[in-house]
Amino acid sequence: MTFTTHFSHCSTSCKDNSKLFSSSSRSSPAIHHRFSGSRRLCRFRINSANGNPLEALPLLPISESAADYDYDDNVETGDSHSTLSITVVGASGDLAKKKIFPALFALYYEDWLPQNFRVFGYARTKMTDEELRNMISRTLTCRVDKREDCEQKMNHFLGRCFYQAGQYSSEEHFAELDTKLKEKEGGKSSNRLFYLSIPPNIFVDVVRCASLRASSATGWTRVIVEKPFGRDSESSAELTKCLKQYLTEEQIFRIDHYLGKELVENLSVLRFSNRVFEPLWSRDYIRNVQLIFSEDFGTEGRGGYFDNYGIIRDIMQNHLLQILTLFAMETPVSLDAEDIRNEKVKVLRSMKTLQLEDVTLGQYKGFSKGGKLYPGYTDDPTVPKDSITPTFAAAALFINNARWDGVPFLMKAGKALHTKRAEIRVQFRHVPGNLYKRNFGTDLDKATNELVLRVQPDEAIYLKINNKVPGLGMRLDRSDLNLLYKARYPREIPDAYERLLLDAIEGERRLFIRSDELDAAWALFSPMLKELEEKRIVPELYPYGSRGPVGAHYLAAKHDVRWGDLSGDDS
Ligand SMILES: NC(=O)C1=CN([C@@H]2O[C@H](COP(=O)(O)OP(=O)(O)OC[C@H]3O[C@@H](n4cnc5c(N)ncnc54)[C@H](OP(=O)(O)O)[C@@H]3O)[C@@H](O)[C@H]2O)C=CC1
Ligand SMILES: O=C1O[C@H](COP(=O)(O)O)[C@@H](O)[C@H](O)[C@H]1O
Repeated sequence: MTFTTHFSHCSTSCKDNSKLFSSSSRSSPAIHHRFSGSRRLCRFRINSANGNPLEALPLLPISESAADYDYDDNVETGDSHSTLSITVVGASGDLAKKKIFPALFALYYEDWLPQNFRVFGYARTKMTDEELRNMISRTLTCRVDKREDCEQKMNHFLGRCFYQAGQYSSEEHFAELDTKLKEKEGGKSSNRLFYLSIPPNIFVDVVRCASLRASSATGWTRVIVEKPFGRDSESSAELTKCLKQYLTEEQIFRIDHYLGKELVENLSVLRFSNRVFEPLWSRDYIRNVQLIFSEDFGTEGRGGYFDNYGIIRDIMQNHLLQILTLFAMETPVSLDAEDIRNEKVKVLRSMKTLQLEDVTLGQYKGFSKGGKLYPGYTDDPTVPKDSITPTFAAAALFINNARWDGVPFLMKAGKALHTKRAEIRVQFRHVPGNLYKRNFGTDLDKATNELVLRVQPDEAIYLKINNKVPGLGMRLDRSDLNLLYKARYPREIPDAYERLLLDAIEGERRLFIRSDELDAAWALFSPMLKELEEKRIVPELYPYGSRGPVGAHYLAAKHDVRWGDLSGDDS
């Protein structure tokens, strides 16, 4: 199997390192508008998402009405010292349309963006500002639980969107972008955020051109980098090295959008603000932890990217591993980004390098149901017919520290399965003794407590307990103590990209991946991935829409585990 080089080698592309992105002016305040009576005040909430204060700027009034803005591509009349320019590089792409522009609009809709913000699209596709607005407008939605001034707000937002076409490796074209940014920034001090929503092979080119030609001279410049961050330890280290020729670590925001999901954010709150859980959070009470991701669709359209990475790199090494570290880390010194990331790194460094015998692989094959044909992975025209890239994997990981010694952390991730779901399952040990053994029957596994954090869909936290069935006699059954978010919090939950974009704007790094964290994550997976590819391990085929290959059951059984999502008594 051959793999394409996935980013340009930096030693050839870093021609001028003298003019790095300006990082002198750090974080502007988190500007969270809130309204007080009829007077619209710009209240600078100087707290970041973790409740910690960020640097403050003076309180500024913002204009009384939205009509104060000139939405015909010009600078608004409201007074403010600084501007925020967000450039989405790769604006014509799938992620930009599907997630980034809608998230920016949602932030604007909820008044989380600063007063003087603008959004710029940059890509090779030729488009006018108006064409970009038309494209974006197709995917914008207002909060279903709010809907106030929806259309007006959409128009206002679209009026703040502009487009610049250009090549990704052309400094000249980035200079043109800079001219456009300056024109719209109207001479004010500017903060600039670049979102690299592009394939990884052009990350370094874009960072080079943007740094040399379009970084802010008067404020901060930050870059959000999308995964994949390399495909193994070496390529990841090389990417980091290249990026750091133009950016400081503080300017790089490596995004893992699972860290922006509500239930993942809640993990630390659940653990560290509830005395009831923390004492149970160890090998003394927990038998195993399961991290499960499944999608009920295949690679559809992304086969070209996916075939070079596979499910382990696409989901396990990042999304599931990030959840694992948050789940398993010790109490951080504080909620500051560095304190949390230090704890996460400690977990990663305490983990046993993944072994091939602790991994099982699958690939989906075509399946026909009810007269409909569901294509197999290799039926995707962008995938080689003889591809052995796994679309499913299960793995057993271990943390060799005092808290977790011997507890299997099982991961399972797959595409084209029977359901779309992401969850964390914590299976507790059996009750010692045999007081109710007769009522449980012989299968004690079925009677253990299980805490489930359902990340998506339908966010929920539920605890499976044994309970007496009401009535005479003594019959036990399994019931759930259930915190169903939509019942308890009847409001729309923000998309992960909203939270992460806001954090990047605020300079809050807690939910972004630090470079040493990335190195440690790759160190766990790289030797196994290398061996897998060298030995050309062939994945077990499973039908599209099924529950995945049986190999996953054998792997779990080897560690005395039963997958909780297949138990049949789920809520
Ligand atoms: N889509 C998703 O659901 C997710 C994507 N990601 C990551 O986000 C990034 C963007 O993803 P996505 O939007 O799907 O990517 P796309 O393939 O849609 O690419 C984005 C844009 O980049 C340009 N482009 C595409 N291929 C090339 C190429 N070979 N050389 C130069 N430019 C190219 C195109 O713009 P133009 O031709 O106009 O220049 C395209 O519109 C990737 O790093 C991806 O891994 C991460 C999580 C989920
Ligand atoms: O990063 C990725 O995530 C998506 C799944 O994200 P979700 O928020 O919809 O659960 C996955 O489809 C994609 O393959 C992967 O690159």
